[in-house]
Amino acid sequence: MITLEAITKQYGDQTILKSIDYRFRDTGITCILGASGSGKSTLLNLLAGFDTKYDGTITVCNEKITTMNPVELCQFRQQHIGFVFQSYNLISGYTVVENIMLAAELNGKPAEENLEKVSALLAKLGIETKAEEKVENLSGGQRQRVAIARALVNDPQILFADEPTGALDRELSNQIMDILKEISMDRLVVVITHDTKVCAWADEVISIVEGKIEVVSSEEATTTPSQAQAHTESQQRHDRAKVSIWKRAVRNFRVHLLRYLTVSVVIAIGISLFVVSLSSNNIMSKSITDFIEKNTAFNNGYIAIDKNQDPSTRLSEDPRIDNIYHQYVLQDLSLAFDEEVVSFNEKIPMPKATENMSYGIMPRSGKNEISITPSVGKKFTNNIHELIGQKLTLEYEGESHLLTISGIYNAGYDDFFISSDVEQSMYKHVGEEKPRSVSYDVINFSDIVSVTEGLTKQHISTKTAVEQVAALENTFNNLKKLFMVVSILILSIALFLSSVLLAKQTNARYREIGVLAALGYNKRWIRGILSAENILLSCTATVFSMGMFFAIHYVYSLLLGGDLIIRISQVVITVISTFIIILLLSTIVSRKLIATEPAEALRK
Ligand SMILES: Nc1ncnc2c1ncn2[C@@H]1O[C@H](COP(=O)(O)OP(=O)(O)OP(=O)(O)O)[C@@H](O)[C@H]1O
Repeated sequence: MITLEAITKQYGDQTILKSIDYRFRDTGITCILGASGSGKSTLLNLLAGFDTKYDGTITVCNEKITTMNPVELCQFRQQHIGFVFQSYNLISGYTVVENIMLAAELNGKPAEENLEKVSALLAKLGIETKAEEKVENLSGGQRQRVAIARALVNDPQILFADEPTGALDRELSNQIMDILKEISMDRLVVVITHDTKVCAWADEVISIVEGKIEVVSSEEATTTPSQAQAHTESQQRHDRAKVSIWKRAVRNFRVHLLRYLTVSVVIAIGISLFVVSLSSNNIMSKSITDFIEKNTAFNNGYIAIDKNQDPSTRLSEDPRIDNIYHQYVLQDLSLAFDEEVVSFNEKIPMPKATENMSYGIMPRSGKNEISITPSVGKKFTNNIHELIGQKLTLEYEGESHLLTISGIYNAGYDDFFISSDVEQSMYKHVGEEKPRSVSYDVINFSDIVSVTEGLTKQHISTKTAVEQVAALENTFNNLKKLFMVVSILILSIALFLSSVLLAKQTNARYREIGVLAALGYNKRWIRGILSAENILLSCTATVFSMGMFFAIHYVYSLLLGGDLIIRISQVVITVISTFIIILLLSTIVSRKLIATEPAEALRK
């Protein structure tokens, strides 16, 4: 059944097994004894094909496992070998039947047939009432029986049992050995043990001493049942076996639901806050637009013309500036509202941008608007704020201009500003008079500061709202930076925490992966299951992130009354990036898990 030829196994300089030649019996129980560290588990790993780095040849069931590749070894294990471990190595969260079906699934038989087999095995082992129980709710003896049922479900010719009674009391230990004895009637059961009492059930006892196998006792071997035909059939079935990767991934996802949900929530908080920070940029831009609309004169500049210097030419060369015109002192004007008339002997042009508004806004070009001082307003009505939106008439040089009162600004004398196009039209009556000042507009709000600085450098003294604009821009920019830094920090912490949680979860699953490999799952199937789980996690985290984002959006509009301005492109980018981030993170974390050799995975 198992033949070892010149088997030598070394770990570095240490030789554990020294050129062993040995033929195991075909049926019955073989106990392997040996001092701790003598090489019992090392030998088992070689026999099971977990460890392929050794010298010599191992033949099991007439097949040379020494030359098999990892996929062939998995298939070989599924067809010929069953495992019973000291620590049971059942998959927590799965029921008894599910644990056994994990192994049965690979034999390619219909599920109903396998389920019948599982029921029969459970009945034989006396745990049929526990079929739907989660394995973590079972006693030690019951768990070991489940492990035996799982090992037997595919009718292996060889059963390896590593300390199968190590965790059990004497009575349970005896019961388990009775079961193994019965099983060994038509197959080989190799039991690794420290417990010499267990040897009472053995047909053969061997010991590893200084790297060699010594036979302690041996009964005559019975005849070997020929199972060659059965194996060929079983091999064909395994080739047809289709592991339901998604079914298994969904089940695993449910088993590890709490951990997966925790990772999803952590990442959802990080990502959604990051999106909010993106939207803070939009909110800032909207606030600037609102501000510009309310402070219509902030882009206006006023330069007084002294005797020799007229800055108009310099201004007209600057593409950031338009609406440049000379301003003149006007004589004999009047404003009429209802029955009231306020007369002005002269109207001197004044800087517009530096005035503070009490109500409304400064007049806009093309809108036929006027803003007046409170002292003018008081001459029309006591409730001056009611004047906003009402019409008055400006009389000059026999022309009447019907203007809408757009605002009231805070000057302590009689004065007014009118829409720049109306103002320019009035200057046609001025004649040869010298201009008093130049008015200009900066096209873009964001250029106000640089245009003003440029003029100041050229010693041109201009009156603009540059201080307010600079302060506003500074505040907005600092707030944007603050939002961005805080959000990146939150996102980094969320990514770090998710990685830690995922790594912790992954570390807890080494044994599970080792068990799957021992049952015959090859790396491709294991990778498929873990990748499907990663995709499920990514989808959950993405949905949670969106949910969290809309929750923040709702709370924001509830508390602050505004809207978190967010573009559809930003939402799409967030959805895709959340998915990719989690998929990458979980794939990186599970790569090591997949790459670990089964024997090493089982030791963890
Ligand atoms: N992966 C490994 N790398 C290096 N040395 C190893 C490795 N696995 C086992 N060894 C060493 O090989 C020797 C045999 O180990 P093994 O686990 O086979 O002993 P054992 O007889 O099963 O011991 P125990 O009864 O305590 O389980 C020990 O000295 C051990 O430290």
